[in-house]
Amino acid sequence: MAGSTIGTNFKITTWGESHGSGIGVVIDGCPAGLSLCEEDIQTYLNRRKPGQSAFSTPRKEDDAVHILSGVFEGRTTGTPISLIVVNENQHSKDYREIASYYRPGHADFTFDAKYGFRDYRGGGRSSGRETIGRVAAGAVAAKILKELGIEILTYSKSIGPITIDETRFDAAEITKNPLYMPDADAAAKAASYLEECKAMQNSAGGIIECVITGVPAGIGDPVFEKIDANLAKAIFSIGAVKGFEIGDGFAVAAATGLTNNDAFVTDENGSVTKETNHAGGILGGMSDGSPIVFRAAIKPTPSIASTQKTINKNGEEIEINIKGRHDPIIVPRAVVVVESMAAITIFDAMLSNMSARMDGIKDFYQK
Ligand SMILES: Cc1cc2nc3c(=O)[nH]c(=O)nc-3n(C[C@H](O)[C@H](O)[C@H](O)COP(=O)(O)O)c2cc1C
Ligand SMILES: C=C(O[C@@H]1CC(C(=O)O)=C[C@@H](OP(=O)(O)O)[C@H]1O)C(=O)O
Repeated sequence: MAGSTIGTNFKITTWGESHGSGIGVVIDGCPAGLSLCEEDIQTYLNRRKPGQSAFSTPRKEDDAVHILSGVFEGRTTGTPISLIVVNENQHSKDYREIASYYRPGHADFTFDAKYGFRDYRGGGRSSGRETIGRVAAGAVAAKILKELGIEILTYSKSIGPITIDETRFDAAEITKNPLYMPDADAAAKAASYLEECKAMQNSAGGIIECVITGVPAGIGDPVFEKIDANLAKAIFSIGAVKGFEIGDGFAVAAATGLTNNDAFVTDENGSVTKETNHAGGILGGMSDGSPIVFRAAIKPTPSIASTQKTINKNGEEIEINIKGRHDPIIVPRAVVVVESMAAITIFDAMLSNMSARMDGIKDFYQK
């Protein structure tokens, strides 16, 4: 299947289906000399793995990662890094009926329309499990970024109609509640809302926010390789993402130049900074040195047990009640997926930036 690769210099290819033997990723372009072990990657995968709370699919998987190549004596070698997670808890019989019809909101119809045939078990390649490869590669990119002083904080900003109160924002709270919300009060309200949705055999959506700090000014290339354009593509490539905005995003439409422009100032060290950050850290497709702030809107999980109308493969209208295991909300599990795609995109752009100036090239080759 074409389309499974993203990135120019730090290039990742994800592979595998939800009910196949396993899922994984090949990373090509990771520099040699990075200290890397399975635990570095597992920490990220554990944030995504299913079955962790009442608000997650009950499918039980360890999602244990194995490094197949590209690492020798605990360090990357510069050759392709291949990572695999074996699938262990497939219930393919849940999909026997689904094989004959198209779930509203899922990718069943479009896969059949395109290929004339699909691996219907667990949604095949369109399953949320495809994101395992992204998170495994994201852990590697994030480890490199951390060594460069770049940190990424990602969390659930809203769940259904409940949004965090910025005055109660507490980063330490994010990993304390299963919804990954930085506001304990909002998390408790969101949990009650989700219980109501579950009781009604329904699902919910929400918004994930991502804040990237420490990115130097000038990362991203003008015109077609703008960092905001590449972030948008990377984030929109995640299943169930239906909206993306940088900085003030859609709210800029109602702003004026005076309220939307961020005044430049110099800080106490003489460095250029901005008084505000409506731009979300990106100007002209390049980072401006302020935190990069973006949001992704995630739709409600399409597979719900409530009665729904659809058609079968013969085009006959039918009513369905989807059985099996599904996330009542995707948002908390997608937080680390968003963070991973951001890390991959930022590091890829930083590698491209290394060839932007003569002095950088001379520094590298004339040492
Ligand atoms: C982490 C994650 C978990 C998901 N879990 C489910 C799920 O349990 N059930 C489901 O129907 N869809 C789930 N999805 C969403 C589908 O994969 C997605 O809606 C489908 O591929 C159609 O793509 P689209 O929503 O981008 O159009 C999940 C997505 C992600 C990223
Ligand atoms: C297992 C995961 O989530 C799965 C994502 C998913 C879908 O349609 O996206 C459907 C369900 O698959 P199954 O019917 O095989 O249990 C979820 O459980 C995962 O993301 O790791």
